[in-house]
Amino acid sequence: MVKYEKLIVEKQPGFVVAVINNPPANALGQPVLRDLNSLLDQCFSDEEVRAIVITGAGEKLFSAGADISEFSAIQDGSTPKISGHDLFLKIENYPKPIIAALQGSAFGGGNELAMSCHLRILSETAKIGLPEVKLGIIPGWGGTQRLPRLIGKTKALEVMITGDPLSAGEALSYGLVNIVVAADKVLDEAKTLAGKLAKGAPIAIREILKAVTQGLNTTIEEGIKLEQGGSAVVFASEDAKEGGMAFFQKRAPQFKGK
Ligand SMILES: C/C=C/C(=O)SCCNC(=O)CCNC(=O)[C@H](O)C(C)(C)COP(=O)(O)OP(=O)(O)OC[C@H]1O[C@@H](n2cnc3c(N)ncnc32)[C@H](O)[C@@H]1OP(=O)(O)O
Repeated sequence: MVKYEKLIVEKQPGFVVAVINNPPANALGQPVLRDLNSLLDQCFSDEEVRAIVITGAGEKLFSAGADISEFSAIQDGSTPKISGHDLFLKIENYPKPIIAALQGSAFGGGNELAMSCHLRILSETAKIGLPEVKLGIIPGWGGTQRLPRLIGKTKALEVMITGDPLSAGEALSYGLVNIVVAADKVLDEAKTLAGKLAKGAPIAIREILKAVTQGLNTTIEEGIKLEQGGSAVVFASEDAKEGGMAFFQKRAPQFKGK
């Protein structure tokens, strides 16, 4: 098992929970990015892992973003070993669902990490935003691209040029998160959802994630070709046969990912 420095990794039946443990702000310094990258590589071909939950340690912050103390190194021209862009694209294109369990507020790169995940559960007392402009910089790990795609240009521009965060209610109403629950219920909710997805058809879920994620970056005609490709893959799978049989036998399907 990989040794993580800044992640607490807990294996559950069918999924894994990764807790970002980098006090005081769960800042996404290089050690955190490195551990998240190792976790994704570790779980990629582990058939027992069908979903991943990422959350933060403590109650206040999921993550306050990139580690501001690392900025001087960047200003001196050094290139970080692990690129936030590469890591977040790996998450966004991951073949298994990744759920951000936002037990606390998410700012800057913390929000950008959450937006690269497929699903987001937010604490009702948390805020979520991109305050980089208040530091005289801009969102630098995909926020300028993902936030408009998730909530629309008008509100996304307001969030980024004012630097003011959204409340949980606003985040839900703008479609930035899937569900808002009490702070102490976020992780339970995420585990329940991950457990449900772990019982789902892994190939079908993989092909849906691929068609939606890649389809949003291309034309409708190209997107339909992606969907057709995914349909061909799933219809050729044992799982599709199992799904049909289970339906007619009025029993729960047992999807093996084959
Ligand atoms: C490509 C990506 C770029 C980015 O993500 S740029 C960073 C974007 N994020 C932000 O701008 C948020 C910065 N943090 C804050 O605004 C505040 O913090 C909070 C609102 C999150 C919390 O405020 P409060 O409750 O007053 O706590 P506190 O005293 O500001 O912070 C507690 C400790 O946490 C450290 N800290 C907070 N955020 C970061 C960070 N992003 N990188 C490194 N350290 C951070 C502070 O310095 C301090 O530390 P000490 O207790 O030793 O004074």
